[in-house]
Amino acid sequence: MSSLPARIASARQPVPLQDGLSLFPALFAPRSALSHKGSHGSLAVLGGAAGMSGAVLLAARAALLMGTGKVFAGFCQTVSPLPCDPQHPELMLHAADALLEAAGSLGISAWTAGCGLGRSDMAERLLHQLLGSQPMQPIVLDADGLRWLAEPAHRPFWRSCLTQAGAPRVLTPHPGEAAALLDTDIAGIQADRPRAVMHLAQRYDCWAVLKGAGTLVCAPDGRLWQNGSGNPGLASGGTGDVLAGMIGSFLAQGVPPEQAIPGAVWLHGAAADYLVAHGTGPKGMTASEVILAARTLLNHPPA
Ligand SMILES: NC(=O)C1=CN([C@@H]2O[C@H](COP(=O)(O)OP(=O)(O)OC[C@H]3O[C@@H](n4cnc5c(N)ncnc54)[C@H](O)[C@@H]3O)[C@@H](O)[C@H]2O)[C@@H](O)CC1
Ligand SMILES: Nc1ncnc2c1ncn2[C@@H]1O[C@H](COP(=O)(O)OP(=O)(O)O)[C@@H](O)[C@H]1O
Repeated sequence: MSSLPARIASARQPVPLQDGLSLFPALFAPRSALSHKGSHGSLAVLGGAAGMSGAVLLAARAALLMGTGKVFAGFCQTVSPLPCDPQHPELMLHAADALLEAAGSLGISAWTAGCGLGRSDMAERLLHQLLGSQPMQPIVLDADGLRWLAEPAHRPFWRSCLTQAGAPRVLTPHPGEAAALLDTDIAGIQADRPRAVMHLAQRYDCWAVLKGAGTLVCAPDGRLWQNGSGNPGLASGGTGDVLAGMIGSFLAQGVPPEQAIPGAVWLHGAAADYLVAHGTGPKGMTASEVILAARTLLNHPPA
């Protein structure tokens, strides 16, 4: 990794994320009695190539259960693989092309993109279309979306889309994806995680969430948080898709980024801790169970 600029290198010690209820009041604020579905935002989730449709469903279900007013899912396939989600028919499922085409009329207030997106030409085109159109809504970029961003041939254009954006952009890499984005290897990332996450935030001028035990969050201005919740029960496929949906949900609902992003990270880990405390996992804990526990805590936060 190249050297860090002064404003990043001089960043303070990470703020520990322990007591989510006091740190993230915006997440736990009661709803107005007069609220309606239009009061709680609309999230569009883009990803889900054939064989990974579940990644989009997990992110979209997580967003729904975090309270998003409306949730759309766009699959990177020629038609939606399902007419509706049998577990959550509340979700609106589309082929990604159709969703992007209709986006202007759907009132979308945030995007989560990349979960199971895949590496096809269609995936590349969809991401190009989304980032290149410079939407004025926040975008959370996860999983294969990050792999595309890391491609040397694409990086300059997409990086310019991020750095010139007028709304929050959030990258949520695990160490493998962070290594690709920073031209290093996983060992290089893990050797100095605070430095790596700050570097990501600086290089891409965005919010960066470096996942893994003790997830780190860095704001574009260098503010740093370290998560104190979570456990190895989260080490199973799909939990990252859930986190991407949760962050997208809170941003779609208009929660400020400094509450929405570290707040979602804390709540995601706290949900896993809640499951273990109640006899579910760590072994065999599923991403779907994490969503349900997160909803319980969102409505009944630990005192
Ligand atoms: N139900 C579904 O449809 C699922 C789809 N998924 C999607 O599948 C796509 C590819 O995921 P893959 O798991 O194949 O590939 P990844 O790029 O997620 O992981 C590849 C490798 O990165 C390394 N790595 C990941 N996390 C690490 C950590 N915390 N510390 C150290 N090394 C780490 C590991 O060596 C891992 O095998 C993504 O788009 C993802 O969204 C997955 O989320 C799993 C569930
Ligand atoms: N040992 C662990 N302790 C705490 N959190 C973990 C642990 N292992 C994984 N996680 C969390 O689980 C999630 C895994 O995300 P990711 O690697 O993207 O998985 P996937 O792509 O399968 O969804 C991240 O939020 C990560 O921080």
